[in-house]
Amino acid sequence: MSPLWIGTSWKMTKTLAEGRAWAEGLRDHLTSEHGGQAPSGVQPFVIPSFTATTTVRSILGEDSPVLLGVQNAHWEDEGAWTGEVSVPQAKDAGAQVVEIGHSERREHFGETVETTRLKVAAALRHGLTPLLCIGESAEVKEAGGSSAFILEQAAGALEGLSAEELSRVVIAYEPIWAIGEKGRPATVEELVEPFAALGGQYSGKVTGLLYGGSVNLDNAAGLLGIEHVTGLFVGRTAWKLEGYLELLRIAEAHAAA
Ligand SMILES: O=C[C@H](O)COP(=O)(O)O
Repeated sequence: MSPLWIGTSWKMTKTLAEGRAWAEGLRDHLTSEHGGQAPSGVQPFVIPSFTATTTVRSILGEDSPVLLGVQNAHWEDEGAWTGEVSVPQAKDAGAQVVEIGHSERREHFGETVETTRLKVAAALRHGLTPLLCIGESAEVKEAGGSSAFILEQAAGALEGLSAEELSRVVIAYEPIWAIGEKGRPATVEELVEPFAALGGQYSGKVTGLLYGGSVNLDNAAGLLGIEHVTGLFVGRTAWKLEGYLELLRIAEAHAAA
């Protein structure tokens, strides 16, 4: 069985000192509890803000079992794109994963299906794992269109990929209504149908199908039990290291069951 991907984006949080403490704590935990390896059956990943990328890489070390990501990257390799960071630059800073299309970027920064497609292609071109985020609004959900909406978002971003390229993609389904302080945790029942739709299309063809949105220590095990879910993408609960370590324990237990 493929490992369960358990990771966090720090979004726009943490000073360097706070990020350093989190990363050192994770490194030390893996060293003392797992001999420097990942917990059995688990693929940990962390996506700090850009400013902390090289710091986290240097704390974790080059051979860390924890994958390191960035929260966005431009589709061009270089050029006059003030304020942007390219995939080669992210790679140079030690990143292995590029988060693409988070709903916060779609809502506030003009991310579109077209830009997600370009960014997925750029990540793949440079050997990084695209972590494609998709998810519908409360309005779309209330109208009964969740599955069709997320399949369309995914298809648009993944259009034209070969089977080999698709196999290097991770998809995170994050319904907008479940994300962040204003979100409410999704129930397992609400997620069965969207994951059946995603699984029907992508199960076995991509590296992983993750769930994200108000994941906490009480609902994580149940979410991992949903058919086709192969990991969790977590915000607030994992920003405190103890929360993240507990999620790793929950995933390890789930993988062993
Ligand atoms: O990137 C993570 C997701 O947006 C989920 O955030 P959250 O766990 O704080 O709801």
